[in-house]
Amino acid sequence: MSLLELRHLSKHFGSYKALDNVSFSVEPGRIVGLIGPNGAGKSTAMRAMTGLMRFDSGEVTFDGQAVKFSKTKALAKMGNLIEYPAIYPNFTAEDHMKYYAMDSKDPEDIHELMKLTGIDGDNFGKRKAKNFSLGMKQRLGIAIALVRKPKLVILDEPMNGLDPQSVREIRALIQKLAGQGIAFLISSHLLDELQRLADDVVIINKGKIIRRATMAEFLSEDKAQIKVKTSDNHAMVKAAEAAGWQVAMGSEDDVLITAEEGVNAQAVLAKATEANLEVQDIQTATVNLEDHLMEVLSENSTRA
Ligand SMILES: Nc1ncnc2c1ncn2[C@@H]1O[C@H](COP(=O)(O)OP(=O)(O)OP(=O)(O)O)[C@@H](O)[C@H]1O
Repeated sequence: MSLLELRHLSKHFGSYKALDNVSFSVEPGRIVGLIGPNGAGKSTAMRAMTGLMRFDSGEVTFDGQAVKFSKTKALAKMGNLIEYPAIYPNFTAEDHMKYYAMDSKDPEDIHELMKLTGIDGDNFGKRKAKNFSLGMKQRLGIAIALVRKPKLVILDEPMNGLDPQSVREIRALIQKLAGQGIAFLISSHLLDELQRLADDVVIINKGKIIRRATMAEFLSEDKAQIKVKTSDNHAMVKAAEAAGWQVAMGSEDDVLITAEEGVNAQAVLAKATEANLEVQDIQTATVNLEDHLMEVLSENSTRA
């Protein structure tokens, strides 16, 4: 049984269908990226699945139990940073942890959790939250989300506004916790970051789920490209076409050849030599989540 399961969830705002028959699941210990363009329905789905918002039809189960609309009960077993926990300017990190642990029946050991989330260091110490940087607040928010020993943590844009060092630290923290069996559902527009972090992807567009896959499966749908610059790019295109390869003129004074079986950088070099062309530069471009997402979204809107 999945830890979190959404089945045929629909939600209207007036006549606007913000969620249209949305189904997907999250398994224990998996980091799932919920991705889609602005207004696709990510926050609506997150709010509905945590019981923060009523939905019109469908069902959500979490840890074997139906999730119902209820502001108070919603957060009991899911740690969530959709609606940020209140951070009090005059509280230290430890004050926050004690405060939030108190309204939990079975709190995690506070000091261990502070150590795990890195909010126990000199940087935090006796400092009050009004003096915390954004990264420190984000980290504190994650620690608060964990104080109830959740099996699933839902994070809406957890990396927003963080510097690269903090992004790296939060990523390592999430990976460490996932390694301990905690599942994460993360919505983010920082796709490079999600590509590094997520095990699975769920893609939503205009309220509909258009793809569910592991990150590796999703990326493997996209073929790598070989980018080559030669002494005569037009002649290179002709030679590649003659070989039956998929080829196009690139935007950077280069030629783009789709990699497939038998078509790799070495084969392209050999082909250029055969055509008496001088190769000035050759690179194999790695597959990237953002590019592939764009392709999938554009296919989806052509079909729709
Ligand atoms: N309370 C509301 N009342 C009316 N319309 C709403 C409400 N909340 C969301 N919407 C609409 O529902 C759609 C989905 O919004 P949602 O915030 O879920 O998108 P999102 O994928 O989270 O977008 P973003 O990436 O911009 O955060 C949008 O068109 C939005 O305007």
